Amino acid sequence: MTARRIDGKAAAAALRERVAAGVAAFRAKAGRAPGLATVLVGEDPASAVYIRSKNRATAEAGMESFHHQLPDTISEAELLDLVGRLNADPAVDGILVQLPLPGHIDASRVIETIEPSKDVDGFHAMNAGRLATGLPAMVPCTPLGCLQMLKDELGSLSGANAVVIGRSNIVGKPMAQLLLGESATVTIAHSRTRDLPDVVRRADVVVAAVGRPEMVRGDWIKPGAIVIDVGINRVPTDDGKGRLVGDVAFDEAAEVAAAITPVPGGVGPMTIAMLMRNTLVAAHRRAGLNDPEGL
Ligand SMILES: NC(=O)C1=CN([C@@H]2O[C@H](COP(=O)(O)OP(=O)(O)OC[C@H]3O[C@@H](n4cnc5c(N)ncnc54)[C@H](OP(=O)(O)O)[C@@H]3O)[C@@H](O)[C@H]2O)C=CC1
Ligand SMILES: Nc1nc(=O)c2c([nH]1)NC[C@@H]1CN(c3ccc(C(=O)N[C@@H](CCC(=O)O)C(=O)O)cc3)C=[N+]21
Repeated sequence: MTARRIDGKAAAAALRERVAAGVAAFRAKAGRAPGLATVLVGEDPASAVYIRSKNRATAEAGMESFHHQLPDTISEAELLDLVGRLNADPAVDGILVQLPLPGHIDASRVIETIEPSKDVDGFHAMNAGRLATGLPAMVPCTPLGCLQMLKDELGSLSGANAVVIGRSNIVGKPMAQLLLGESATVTIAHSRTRDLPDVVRRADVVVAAVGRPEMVRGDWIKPGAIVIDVGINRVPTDDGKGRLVGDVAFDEAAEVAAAITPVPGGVGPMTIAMLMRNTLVAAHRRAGLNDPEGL
């Protein structure tokens, strides 16, 4: 391996410390703690793990967490009603409804019901539009974490050729917007892209957000590129426990790239740290305070 291994866990721990300091300052000014409400519908074990680590991180940062666990038989109307109550609750600065939702619930209706100022996931159309037009927005946590790691590696992204693989509303599209905002030359690839390996070979920066285990091979990577692997894929192992792999064949890519994020220990921990950051930012904006600095 010649590439630097980008330590997402360490970057996340450092960010969470800065957030905790910001929380202490907010409490002194506002006389209350920032609050994050999480909503989990059903009992998907992977979702339950993420929600638990989010709630642990919230407490460690000195924020309040309010968790709502709902059965997967809940109706859409009941879920919308809960979101409405969280919107109205002054102790709640951030609302996160864990995705995916069961098939009988229209996720986009739920997302559009969240008060945009409390939308710490940055999924509401108001926030997506504000990001796209360069207005202050709540920005999705995963792309924000990826951007932070890229800036830590490269300093400036101006003029860099960036290829984002994946065009979802929660990762690919906002990632592309953030890169464009940093003046990168951005290509968004997806399942209909022709000659994907060739497209990726031109990239100084690759962000893979596909959901296909180890799809991106080492010989797709331009020597010296920076590779950010968003994919979280559980693959079977002989002992039956399974293991997590990304969307990039790590060992191959690490022979060619200048730097690469591992899975686990890369983008995932940064996503959670950025959720803490977004909750603190939402609390400031809702309290009429200037955004916290140095985050
Ligand atoms: N680390 C973290 O914090 C997070 C990790 N993830 C992980 O990131 C990955 C992507 O998540 P998400 O964006 O929600 O996934 P989606 O399934 O919503 O989107 C996947 C995207 O990949 C594209 N795609 C699928 N197959 C191919 C292919 N063969 N070649 C090129 N593009 C392809 C799809 O194209 P098309 O639009 O044409 O169908 C789509 O745009 C998943 O592994 C997920 O688990 C997600 C969120 C947070
Ligand atoms: N409303 C909503 N917002 C989200 O941000 C959201 C969501 N729904 N649904 C699911 C995806 C996925 N996601 C992850 C967060 C952390 C890790 C993470 O910390 N992963 C660890 C490993 C964890 C493990 O071992 O399973 C790591 O990569 O090191 C992974 C994935 C947030 N998501």
